Amino acid sequence: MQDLIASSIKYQQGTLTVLDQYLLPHQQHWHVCNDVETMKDLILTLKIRGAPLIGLGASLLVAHLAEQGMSQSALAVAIDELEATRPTAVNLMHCMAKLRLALVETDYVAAVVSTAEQLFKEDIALCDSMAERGAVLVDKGDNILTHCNTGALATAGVGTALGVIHKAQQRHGDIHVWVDETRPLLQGGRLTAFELERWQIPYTLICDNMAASLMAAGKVDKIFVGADRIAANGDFANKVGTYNLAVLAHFHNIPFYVVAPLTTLDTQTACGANIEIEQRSPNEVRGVSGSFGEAIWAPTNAKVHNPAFDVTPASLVTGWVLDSGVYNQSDIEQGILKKLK
Ligand SMILES: CSC[C@@H](O)[C@@H](O)C(=O)COP(=O)(O)O
Repeated sequence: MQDLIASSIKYQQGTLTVLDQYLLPHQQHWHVCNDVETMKDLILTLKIRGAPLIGLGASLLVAHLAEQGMSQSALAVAIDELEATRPTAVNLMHCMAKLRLALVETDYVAAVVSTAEQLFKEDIALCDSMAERGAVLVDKGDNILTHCNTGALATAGVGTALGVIHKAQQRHGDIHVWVDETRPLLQGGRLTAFELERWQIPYTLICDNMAASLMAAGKVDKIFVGADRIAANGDFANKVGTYNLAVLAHFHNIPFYVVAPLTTLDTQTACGANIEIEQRSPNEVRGVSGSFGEAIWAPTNAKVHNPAFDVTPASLVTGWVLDSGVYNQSDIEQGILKKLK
């Protein structure tokens, strides 16, 4: 396989390495990943994360294993196991479905390798298209609120919602970003803050429960978020807390945009209620952990509800920024998403 390099994943001279997003921003540690168990663990512990990147990481590993001589039947098992690691983000399923098709080719090694390479390069191009289309919606001087991490760390390219912000800053300058810290796993506080700092885009970090009063004070002009799965009717799943923002944006009359590539569309799923939501460990809510160690502040056995994602209904979305265009409520009602995939 050819060398493929992104912010948080690299395939170089036959070695796959993954930047540990759990340890960022204070430690930059790259894991070598040569086997399915390691990749499963990296995905389950969110060391590799973000809807597009999970699919690409799993694909590069499968291609690497094919090149190393793994049999077709063992590769099929690997694909199934990797696909089962995170149930909400559909990009992983999209990538694994493409690899399954490649696996039945006579020269399956070449087919699997070229599929993984194409998926990686396609993601870079999709990010560029979303950034171009979304940046048009941003005005000079805008205060933009975002949730979770949707930047270069989460994709092979510049990102989805954060890619739009990056492009808008390059184009107009004078953008300021309100960064939701994104409890429980702090992807905003740890990763989005890190990326905005690296890109020298002015930002202010807030706790998730501070967004409402900022909106009421007129300090949020637009909201851009990513998605892990968009259903046929435009409902979408994204990091838990996104739905709160959509309701608040609706109340305060603030434009609310979701940014995602074609690979995030799931037109087989009719509506958001049918999207499986991943439930995660109670300790993520009982306390916090990271490069700084682990602290549990709740009673050790406190009962916990910890869905990793929530579903935002289409009725609360101002625009769907996809790589192919920006779509509004009327486009969605006319079934545009089904025509795109
Ligand atoms: C390009 S990223 C889109 C989504 O994957 C992102 O918003 C998100 O919710 C990530 O969740 P995570 O659990 O950190 O993988």
